[in-house]
Amino acid sequence: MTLSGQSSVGESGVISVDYRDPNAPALFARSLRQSGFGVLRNHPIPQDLVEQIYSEWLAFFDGDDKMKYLVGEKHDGYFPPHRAETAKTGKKRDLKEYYHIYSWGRYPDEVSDAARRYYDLAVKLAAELLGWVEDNTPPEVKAKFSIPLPDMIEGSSGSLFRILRYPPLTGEEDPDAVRAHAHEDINLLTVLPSANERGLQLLNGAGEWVDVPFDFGTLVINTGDMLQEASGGYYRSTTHRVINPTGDAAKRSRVSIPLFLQPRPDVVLSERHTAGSYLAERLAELARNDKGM
Ligand SMILES: O=C(O)CCC(=O)C(=O)O
Ligand SMILES: [Fe+2]
Repeated sequence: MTLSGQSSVGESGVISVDYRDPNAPALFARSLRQSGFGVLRNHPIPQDLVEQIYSEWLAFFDGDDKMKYLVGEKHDGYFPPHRAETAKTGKKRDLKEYYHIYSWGRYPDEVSDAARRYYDLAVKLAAELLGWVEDNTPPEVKAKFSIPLPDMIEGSSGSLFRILRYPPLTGEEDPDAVRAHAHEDINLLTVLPSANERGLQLLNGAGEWVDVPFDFGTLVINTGDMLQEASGGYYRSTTHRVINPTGDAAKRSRVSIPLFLQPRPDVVLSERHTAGSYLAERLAELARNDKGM
């Protein structure tokens, strides 16, 4: 397959796909296959909605109301920096604070419904993208899917919308602490609008860290462990991280809003796992790492 004129490949292997391109579905699947990531431009999610979320949630993180929503047993709500996760490769907690929105979870009164509206639009787009992947996966791999990929997230209440704020650096950080340690996402697919600041990198097939194309207004989509599991490794869950900024950027907050698409727990991923058993195993691993701190 040749690339259409409007798409390009960088050292990251990530293809920037024009949503309106008739070849978009094939190019997108190819990008996920070769890099674990894809970039989508001219997509149907309004950029002013994304920017509204960035500005009103930055104000929310700057204030004290967030403490009213402190995370509890169900894992919805606000995670302060000292509760932030520690990736399985990381020795130190990530330098971030975040709020977990679930469809069933607590939602702050202090912000508008923009994040909820975004959630609905992004879930709909994700189902379409999973359809693109389904249609462009070789038959022998597709045969492994227990049900069509878009159906796996249909009616799921497990998808997690994470609003992240990486605070400005003070210079007092532990030398081993980074904004986000190298990790893979646990879910099927992640939809992530371009952040307001650079820093996201992926580990390419040659073992080099390279920047994920940064182009404000685009969407970055990446494969999670569950798509890797369901496809028998045909789609790789690519390791990624967020590096610490230097210079003036270190004085600025970085905000990013990944939506982690989660299948219903009963969905069979492979002979070994349902989505539910897979998630339980991975969360137990993260909890063990947290206790080891
Ligand atoms: O902030 C980002 O750009 C990526 C965040 C991320 O990879 C995650 O939260 O899993
Ligand atoms: Fe991630």
